[in-house]
Amino acid sequence: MTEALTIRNVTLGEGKPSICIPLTSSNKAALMEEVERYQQEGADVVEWRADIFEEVENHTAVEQMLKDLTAVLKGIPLIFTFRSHQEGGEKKISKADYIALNQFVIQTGLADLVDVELYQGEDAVKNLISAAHQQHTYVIVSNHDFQKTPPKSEIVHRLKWAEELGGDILKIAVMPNQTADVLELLTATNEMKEYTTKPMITMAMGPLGVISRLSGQVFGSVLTFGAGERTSAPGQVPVQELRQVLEVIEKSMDVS
Ligand SMILES: O=C1C[C@@](O)(C(=O)O)C[C@@H](O)[C@@H]1O
Repeated sequence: MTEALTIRNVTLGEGKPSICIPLTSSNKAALMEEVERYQQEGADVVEWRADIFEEVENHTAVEQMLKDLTAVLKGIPLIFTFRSHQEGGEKKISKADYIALNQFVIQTGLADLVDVELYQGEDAVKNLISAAHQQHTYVIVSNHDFQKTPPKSEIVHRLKWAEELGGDILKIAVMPNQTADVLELLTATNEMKEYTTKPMITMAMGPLGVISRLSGQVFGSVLTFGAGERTSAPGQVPVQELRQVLEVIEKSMDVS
């Protein structure tokens, strides 16, 4: 059974999934316009996809951007994500630079959550988690497969591994090539609820996977990414429509 996790004014794992809107602009002016809009639209959580930011290699620019974003967000939790190129991100950086960037962001204390990729290696993940916890920052330990859907046992294995390393939230995104792959992801999520109390975020991407972005309340995914100005991964549903569907499901589940 998932234990609910409260971060600022948002509780993950209670009722319908929370909606996270990704910031996908590459420069400061466009990012500021985006964040204003998502704050007004009532995003539950906002993710900054910093791998898309043109100045991401300049730590001072990253810190200033974090300050500017959090000032507008007024308490909406912010996830800092540098998605590596091998897991679907925009920019190639070395593992050392990935670690240094995340360490730097954690030290600023400006992000409520950081996304750390499971496959950066056990030492990197553990060290980043320990630094984050000293700053009271939560860590999403994540994995993405943009080509295929691993078997259910492998999905469960990766989620359990993310928990063993100390992740506060366990996340996996897979690419389905047939409808059975979506069922594989949903079954893995459903089964994991028996093993872990940690909140999970799981999704099948692309058109086939859309249902998995809507059905978190049924199977156990606590947060879903909705498209703002652009999608940050295939299959994301525009936020207004996403919200309506989640509300319909929540209401129907309450009645029964
Ligand atoms: O990990 C994820 C999930 C995601 O890939 C999705 O499929 O919605 C979108 C990314 O921005 C985010 O970092």
